[in-house]
Amino acid sequence: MLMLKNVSVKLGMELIVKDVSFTLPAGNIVGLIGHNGAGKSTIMKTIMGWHDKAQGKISINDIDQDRSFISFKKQLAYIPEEPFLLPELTSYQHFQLYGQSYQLDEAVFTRRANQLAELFEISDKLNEYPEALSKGMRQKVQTICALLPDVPLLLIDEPFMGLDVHAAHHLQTLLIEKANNGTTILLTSHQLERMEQMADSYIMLHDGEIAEQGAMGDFRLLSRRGET
Ligand SMILES: Nc1ncnc2c1ncn2[C@@H]1O[C@H](COP(=O)(O)OP(=O)(O)OP(=O)(O)O)[C@@H](O)[C@H]1O
Repeated sequence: MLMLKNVSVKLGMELIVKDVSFTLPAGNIVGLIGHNGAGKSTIMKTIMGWHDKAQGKISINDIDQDRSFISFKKQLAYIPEEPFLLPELTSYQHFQLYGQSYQLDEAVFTRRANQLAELFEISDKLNEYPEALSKGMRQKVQTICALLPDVPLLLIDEPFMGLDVHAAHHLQTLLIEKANNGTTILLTSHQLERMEQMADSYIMLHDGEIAEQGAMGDFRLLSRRGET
């Protein structure tokens, strides 16, 4: 469903992502693993179209990123590592913006927005602007935005960082539920234990190249033997 073919990305003068190819099947949770600076966020931002590709192809359900960018973008939602909110919109207005851009039915939108706000304990912050929210609260707003639509692909960069234990637990449960309903999830996390609990498979990056990939069960065996 998500396909990257020979993707390379240059930032400044440097080649950051080097000839990366992988395919993610529908309904799978895939962990993008690697040390700081390995290129995980760069790959996510390139799928989002925030960085240009130097070469290669990216498609979701056969919709090519270069050929029909708007249809391509409707196939995915992204939770970036750093919350990226608009200072002039309240929490609820952010939800509305997402609801509208993914053409969510009004009644479905209202029900989901309120349920998620309650679950993540920010119901009392719906009319606040980002500057009045803590970093964790801003992250919750961003997370809810991405969870609102039913998209085939979710890209999530360090989803648990900055979330309290309850929120992290709820998010993990929600993501597993989404995957069971057919959403493909590509996530990065340095919390390998959580990754091991959630992911079906992993892709390990090293200096912008795929060093290794396989089933999460194999990764567990390798890490127990101290080989990674
Ligand atoms: N806008 C940019 N311009 C130039 N270089 C960049 C830019 N963004 C990232 N880089 C470089 O690209 C490399 C990969 O960064 P990236 O953020 O993709 O790593 P990461 O695997 O997500 O790391 P982390 O685990 O620390 O989040 C790093 O060497 C970084 O310095």
